[in-house]
Amino acid sequence: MGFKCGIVGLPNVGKSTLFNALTKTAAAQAANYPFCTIEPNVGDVAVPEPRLAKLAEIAGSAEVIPARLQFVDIAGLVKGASKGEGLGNQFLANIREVDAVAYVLRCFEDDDVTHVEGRVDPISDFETVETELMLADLESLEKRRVNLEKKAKGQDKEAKEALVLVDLALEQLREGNPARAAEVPADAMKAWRGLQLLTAKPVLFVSNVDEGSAAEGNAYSAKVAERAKEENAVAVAISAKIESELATLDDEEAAEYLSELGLDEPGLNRLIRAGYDLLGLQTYFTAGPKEARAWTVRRGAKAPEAAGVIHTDFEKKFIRAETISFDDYVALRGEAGAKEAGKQRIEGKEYEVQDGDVMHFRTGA
Ligand SMILES: Nc1ncnc2c1ncn2[C@@H]1O[C@H](COP(=O)(O)OP(=O)(O)OP(=O)(O)O)[C@@H](O)[C@H]1O
Ligand SMILES: [Mg+2]
Repeated sequence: MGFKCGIVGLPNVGKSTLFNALTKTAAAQAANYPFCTIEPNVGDVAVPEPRLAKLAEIAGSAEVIPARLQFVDIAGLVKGASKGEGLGNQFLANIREVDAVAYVLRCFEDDDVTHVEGRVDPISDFETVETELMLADLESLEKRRVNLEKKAKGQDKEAKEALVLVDLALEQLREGNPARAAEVPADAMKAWRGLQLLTAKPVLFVSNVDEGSAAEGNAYSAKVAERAKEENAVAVAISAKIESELATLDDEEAAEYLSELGLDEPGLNRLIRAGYDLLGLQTYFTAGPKEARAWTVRRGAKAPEAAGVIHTDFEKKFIRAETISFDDYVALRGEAGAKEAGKQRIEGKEYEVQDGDVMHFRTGA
């Protein structure tokens, strides 16, 4: 299952630096000039999950396997991108393929690092980037609308339904709002996602602050947080520069550096968790002597769908799930204790998986 979070922003704001820190590699070239990145970099990131170590300790697991999330480092875009400026439309296609967007906003001052607009203003940067995405959505919808309208005049029911959604999006875009501002009926969500609009994707704000502001943020990141709040989005303040240094240290050195900085954990952990939430994901566990493992499933998924994450066959062959909540598992020191206390539940096909469930699936032939 590939859940992808795209890293989007103006050129030279620290996207690749952040990506390298996230993936603990130097896979993406990060350098002090605009349009350093052209081809997107895709990287796999372990989702930090403190509960997993606890489970492994109780189950005596030989191996610990975290859930994973993909981040995509995308080329920077500038004003006019929707009309082909900079790298233009090429990168828009890269954004179309991700499930959620993390806007990286420059919140650090440094005369040595070029800003394409020659000043530091994260809110204006955000608006520049989002405006380009809105223009691209507008253009693609207006083109599609002509076709749909013709089809909808006949008896094409699907075209009629699509037209309603297209108009819903156009109404927002023409008012200068992103498509995600539209109120879409729950039963139309699938078709809505099918429109693949750039500004309909859930967003997250990443304030890239100077090294001295890694713990508390700064005046710029405070403005970003305010803006994020206006749209019920999450903002994470992080110093990509520090995170990239942390990523090269071993655990002990990193812990020391973190305490010097006044941080409890790398900022990346907050970012990864925010991305995970943004994508509407939750975690369930399997735990045994061989391994303790975190699995990712959509919030609201039923037990057979969760089983299908382990093995596609399991979804069809699902019989039942034996489930212990994480808290019970820990309090009763594992499966045997939970069973004895009557805390292991037998759940059927309609069971909605809860975050932190420790599960066994029984499947048929
Ligand atoms: N928090 C920070 N403080 C100071 N300098 C930073 C910070 N984050 C990134 N930089 C510097 O900014 C420059 C640009 O970084 P990077 O290459 O990651 O940008 P980018 O957004 O990927 O650019 P492009 O769109 O051109 O690919 C690098 O020199 C990097 O070291
Ligand atoms: Mg880059």
